[in-house]
Amino acid sequence: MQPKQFVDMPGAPVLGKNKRPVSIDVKDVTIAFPSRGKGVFTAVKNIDLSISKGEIVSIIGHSGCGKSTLMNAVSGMVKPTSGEVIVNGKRVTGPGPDRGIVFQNYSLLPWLTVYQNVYQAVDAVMPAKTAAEKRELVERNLTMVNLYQHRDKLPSQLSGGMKQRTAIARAFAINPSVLLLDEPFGALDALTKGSMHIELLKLWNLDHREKTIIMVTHDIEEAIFLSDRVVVMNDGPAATIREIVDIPLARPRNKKAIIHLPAYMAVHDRLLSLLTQSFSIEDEGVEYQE
Ligand SMILES: Nc1ncnc2c1ncn2[C@@H]1O[C@H](COP(=O)(O)OP(=O)(O)OP(=O)(O)O)[C@@H](O)[C@H]1O
Repeated sequence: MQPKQFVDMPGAPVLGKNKRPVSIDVKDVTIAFPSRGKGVFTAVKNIDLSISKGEIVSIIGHSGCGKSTLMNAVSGMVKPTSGEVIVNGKRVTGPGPDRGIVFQNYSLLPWLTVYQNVYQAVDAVMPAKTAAEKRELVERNLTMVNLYQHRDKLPSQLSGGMKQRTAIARAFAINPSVLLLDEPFGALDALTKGSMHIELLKLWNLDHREKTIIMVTHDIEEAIFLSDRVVVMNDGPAATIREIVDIPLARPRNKKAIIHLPAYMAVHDRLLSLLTQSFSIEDEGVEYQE
């Protein structure tokens, strides 16, 4: 499927490199937190990142480098110390229904059931829908993540993976134009993780590939399979973007087939070496003594 082309004309949206309108524009963003007795701690510094409508971009980097902080600046939950984030042409000043978020810690309301957690979000974001429409939306999304039969359970009665799937169903149900996924599949077993990848891409395809998705992950294979570009962060403090790696693999992608492609191996190698450079120990030729 080819992306829609937009013409250059007065009032036309700002276009990204791939001729699609810019969906998310992170402009020279620095985020510092007050640090007790030590002034401030700068988590990320001078981040510039422009993401087009319909792009899937992953952010990877070592633990604590500022991936979630950057994501939270896009979600509106963290305010940049300097710089700004523009989403769909508007400066971000707080969270909004145009951005659906799935956190690594689920963020479910513990006193509501699985069904109610999803329904509550749909109800808040889509008040104009009838109760029947809202129920249909909730049921469809719970079925998608295979939780319909567990709909009456409370979060405390769920496994980590089930909680995460509830959070995913909730984010999908409100159908935001921007989906922010912070290690969304980290707690899932390999099989469930694989089927959630497919569901995510199905949803993106059904929406004519117009939903913009940013995903934080530690998983290189997941990042390559899902993304158009992978942003590799430097280690903090004051982390910057180390490199943005394009994933030159045509869609739809077949997980089993792509791993044999030279392009896949090249980006995999590149990402692995970017992530391991600062840690690598040269152990070739070292003689071990017993
Ligand atoms: N509210 C806060 N107050 C103070 N420091 C913070 C705050 N939020 C994040 N930090 C610090 O900013 C840095 C980046 O944290 P962040 O959670 O963004 O990292 P991350 O790359 O997402 O890590 P991980 O991969 O382990 O989830 C860390 O040193 C963290 O301690």
